[in-house]
Amino acid sequence: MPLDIHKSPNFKGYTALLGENTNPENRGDLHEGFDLGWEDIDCSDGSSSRREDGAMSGSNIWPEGLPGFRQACLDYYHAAVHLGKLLFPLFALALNLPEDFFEDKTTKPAAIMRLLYYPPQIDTTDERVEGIGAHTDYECFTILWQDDVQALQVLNNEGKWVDAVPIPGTLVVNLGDQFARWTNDVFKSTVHRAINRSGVERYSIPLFFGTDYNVKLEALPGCVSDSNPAKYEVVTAGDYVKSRLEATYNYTK
Ligand SMILES: O=C(O)CCC(=O)C(=O)O
Ligand SMILES: [Fe+2]
Repeated sequence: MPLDIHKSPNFKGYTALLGENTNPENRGDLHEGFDLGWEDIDCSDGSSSRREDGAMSGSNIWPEGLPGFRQACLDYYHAAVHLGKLLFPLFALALNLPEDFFEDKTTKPAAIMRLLYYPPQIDTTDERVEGIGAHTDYECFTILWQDDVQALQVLNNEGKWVDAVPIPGTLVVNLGDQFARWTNDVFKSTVHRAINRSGVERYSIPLFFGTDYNVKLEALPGCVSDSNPAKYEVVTAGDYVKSRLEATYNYTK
């Protein structure tokens, strides 16, 4: 299939059932997905969507014969990116940094959005097949819209899975690995998974909001000390996201 995400150099397009494996201990994720990244709304041929993003350069790919699909996706994408930009100053203040600290590091939002479909998973015999296996997200934070079907769970500090119950009119925000690396784990990534045992189909739309891909994820000054030295090797945001995506999709190639 031409839209197959495995054929895309920058991980855009369609993922079939079991076409990705988020938790290496599992056997593939029981969801279908469609991934897209930044694209100006008013460029119908996709030409201005091409951005020089180093490791993740490249444009979106769109299915033919679905009028209104691209517009609807990009309308939501840009609204969610707008919300994400409003959240960065709050994270900066929480880290005792100037409110605009992240502004020059998020000039071309490196946000990936996914449209996800989870079929009902009732009588599964293999416990290593889940809607999406336990994982942390790769970017700074994730803004997740979910429909009213319960499936998402987060791992709490005691190691227990807790339902992230859908609340109408709300979004879930999870912290991801770019922030964990940048803050030397002062902000911890949320471990989560989704298993749809509801008996009906479930849809969700995460938007993973990362920094510009050329930004170096280097422990912030206030987050390292003699007793808490830097834990992570310095890497650019783009290289980091790409390496995680490669691991996820190579498994199912
Ligand atoms: O569908 C969900 O609720 C979670 C999706 C997710 O964790 C992901 O795509 O990284
Ligand atoms: Fe996730």
